[in-house]
Amino acid sequence: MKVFATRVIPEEGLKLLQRAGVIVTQWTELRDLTPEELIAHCKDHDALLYAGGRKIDRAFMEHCRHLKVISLLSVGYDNVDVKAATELGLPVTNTPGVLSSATADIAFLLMLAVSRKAFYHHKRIINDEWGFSTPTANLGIEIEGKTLGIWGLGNIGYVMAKRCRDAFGMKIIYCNRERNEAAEKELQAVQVSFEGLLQQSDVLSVHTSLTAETKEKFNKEAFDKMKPTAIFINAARGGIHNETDLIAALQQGRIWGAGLDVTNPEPMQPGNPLLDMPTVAVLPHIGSATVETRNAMSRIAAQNIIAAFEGKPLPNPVNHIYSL
Ligand SMILES: NC(=O)C1=CN([C@@H]2O[C@H](COP(=O)(O)OP(=O)(O)OC[C@H]3O[C@@H](n4cnc5c(N)ncnc54)[C@H](OP(=O)(O)O)[C@@H]3O)[C@@H](O)[C@H]2O)C=CC1
Ligand SMILES: O=CC(=O)O
Repeated sequence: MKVFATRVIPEEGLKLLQRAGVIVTQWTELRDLTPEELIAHCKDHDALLYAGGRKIDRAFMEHCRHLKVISLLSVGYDNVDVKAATELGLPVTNTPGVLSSATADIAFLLMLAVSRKAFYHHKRIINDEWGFSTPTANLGIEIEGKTLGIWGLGNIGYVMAKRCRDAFGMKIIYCNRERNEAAEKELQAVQVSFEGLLQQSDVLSVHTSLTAETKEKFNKEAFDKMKPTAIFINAARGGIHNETDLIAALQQGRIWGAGLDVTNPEPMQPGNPLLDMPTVAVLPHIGSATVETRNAMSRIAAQNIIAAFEGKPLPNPVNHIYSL
């Protein structure tokens, strides 16, 4: 059996596949495959290990219906048309759970960095702008005891909430479509409406998946309802916020700060006004980028492929979202 990988894969997953007798071809060029190139490579392989690149759409799948699985090296599956895959009988899998801590760490890091303007001060020193210190200069705001609002209290949102409660005694409110009873019991989290989340959060951290329902949900209307002292964190998907509206809200002081691991669009271009704002911190989508987590993700992606080749139940299918 042969797998085509759209990126170079972390070693542990690669070894797992090779030990199972799977031949792995890795795309080593530092650019995305064109749709034509991807189809051409997949024609000659039995599974696709998708670790980044252009959207996997219906047109691709119609050419590659022979694939036994499209195994994603990510938990998010917004880059695949899962509806089309399901209709065409193509299994799609992801890597949930193992990246929750690493990604929550990035959301936590961004929250602190924004609250104390850390990235901005770092840049001042690089630019020889240490300046003259006074008791009223360089002030941030404190996190201790404040209210953390989580939009999407699932695997990652839970870890973020736990970190914030343990470290800073933050009060946790959340907005999900369903109740998260474990979080209510363990973290005394309180479910609120989306409006309530906007109005009550001192820090509002986004951890939903990107869907038609969540797309650009953080727009002018939403930012207008937030506190002028609020910090907005997005370590989920850039498409969940409208970046023009975010820039305007920050410029006009309608919210206080923003920490982004994901931008809309990606990559963020140099010269983006957000990069010059003292209360903004931006990272290049590195939520799960640790040695430990990427190896764990690669092992899960490999296990999904091996199960598909052996005709066993897939450990982490995502197609079922369309039959719910
Ligand atoms: N920055 C990075 O590098 C990374 C980003 N991510 C992103 O984080 C996302 C979340 O991952 P993970 O925590 O593992 O996923 P989970 O599925 O565990 O959590 C997602 C949560 O979002 C909630 N949700 C979904 N839709 C809505 C909605 N319309 N309104 C309110 N809540 C909603 C779900 O609850 P309910 O169904 O009850 O509404 C669920 O609790 C991924 O989809 C991915 O896009 C993931 C890893 C790394
Ligand atoms: O963005 C990363 C993911 O796993 O989803």
